[in-house]
Amino acid sequence: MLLWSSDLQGLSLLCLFFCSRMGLLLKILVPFVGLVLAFCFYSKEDFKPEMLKGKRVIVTGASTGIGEQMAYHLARMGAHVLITARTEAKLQKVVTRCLELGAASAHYMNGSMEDMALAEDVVKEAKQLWGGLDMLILNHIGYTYFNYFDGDVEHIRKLLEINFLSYVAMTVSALPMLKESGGSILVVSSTAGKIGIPFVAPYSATKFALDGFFSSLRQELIIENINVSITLCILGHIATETAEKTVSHVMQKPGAPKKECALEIIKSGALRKRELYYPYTTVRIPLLIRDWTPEFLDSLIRNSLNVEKVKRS
Ligand SMILES: NC(=O)C1=CN([C@@H]2O[C@H](COP(=O)(O)OP(=O)(O)OC[C@H]3O[C@@H](n4cnc5c(N)ncnc54)[C@H](OP(=O)(O)O)[C@@H]3O)[C@@H](O)[C@H]2O)C=CC1
Ligand SMILES: CC(C)CCC[C@@H](C)[C@H]1CC[C@H]2[C@@H]3C(=O)C=C4C[C@@H](O)CC[C@]4(C)[C@H]3CC[C@]12C
Repeated sequence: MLLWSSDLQGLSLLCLFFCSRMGLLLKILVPFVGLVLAFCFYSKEDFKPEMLKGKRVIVTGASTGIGEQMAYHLARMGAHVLITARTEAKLQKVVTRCLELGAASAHYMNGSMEDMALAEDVVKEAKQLWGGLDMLILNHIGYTYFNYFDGDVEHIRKLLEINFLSYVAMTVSALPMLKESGGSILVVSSTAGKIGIPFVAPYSATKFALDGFFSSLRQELIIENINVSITLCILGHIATETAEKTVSHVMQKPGAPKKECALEIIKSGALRKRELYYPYTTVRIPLLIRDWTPEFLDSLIRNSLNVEKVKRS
């Protein structure tokens, strides 16, 4: 509450200051805003599906959900795809469909991302298949419950390995090829990787870790003039099979479509954006509120979930 009132005080002082200088404000700010808007409008590069034609792309966690949809979009755009997950039968089906949809080539590698050797082997396979790599899409996650934290530290360790360490291991192995091609890394994260959401403490920890690591690495790549982009994708609730099974009973609205979500992720990577927010308003607005009045956002989130439907163990 204290923080909240000091934020409001600051905001009112700022308003008073600007009002007292309204004349000056109109003369300077209006042309400035005009210039910024014109710059944003004209400098915005449009996405074209041809951007992905012939590109060599790894998609992890692509046997189902958003990853599977990304593989299909890439296939339609004529990319080479190498997909991963644990379930071989599902991967085989996705590869067959990718070839039908027009992929330049489609391959899979199955195994669990608990094993860092697999993470590295997937990248080696791309080198062997294509001699290089243009895009690395890090999307897989291990099993996530939606409930009060049960005190299981081992679960957090395992989830950190799957959701975080394997992402780092793949990035380390892929960087030499990505530097050569001027490629991109796409990291799929979540609102729960930016804001404290109840009932997903272990998962949330792994997604916050991704933000810390990849936002720091992005800065280093820019300082060193290395032409590899990193896009952090902040997603809200998406209607995948797993998400519907896990949270449909506590959510007041249905999730956003996975096919559209998958396309937005690919576009943001191709356009080398810093971050993607999807669906835009349901993710971006809470992030803006978080920075001004975090307590208010916390209470909004608690009220937006049917918490009485979450069973205490
Ligand atoms: N759905 C949602 O509401 C939201 C999702 N996201 C993010 O989007 C991404 C995709 O989510 P979504 O499509 O819902 O996930 P799904 O549960 O549909 O898919 C997860 C994928 O990861 C694979 N996987 C699971 N465990 C492992 C493992 N140990 N090693 C390797 N692969 C594994 C699964 O295949 P298999 O079981 O065969 O291994 C599957 O292909 C995730 O990063 C998630 O955090 C973010 C916000 C919201
Ligand atoms: C401003 C607020 C109203 C926003 C609240 C949105 C919350 C409830 C949304 C935002 C991100 C969502 C989770 C997510 O990222 C990924 C998964 C993995 C999946 O396997 C099971 C579902 C789960 C846990 C989602 C559950 C619902 C979450 C917490």
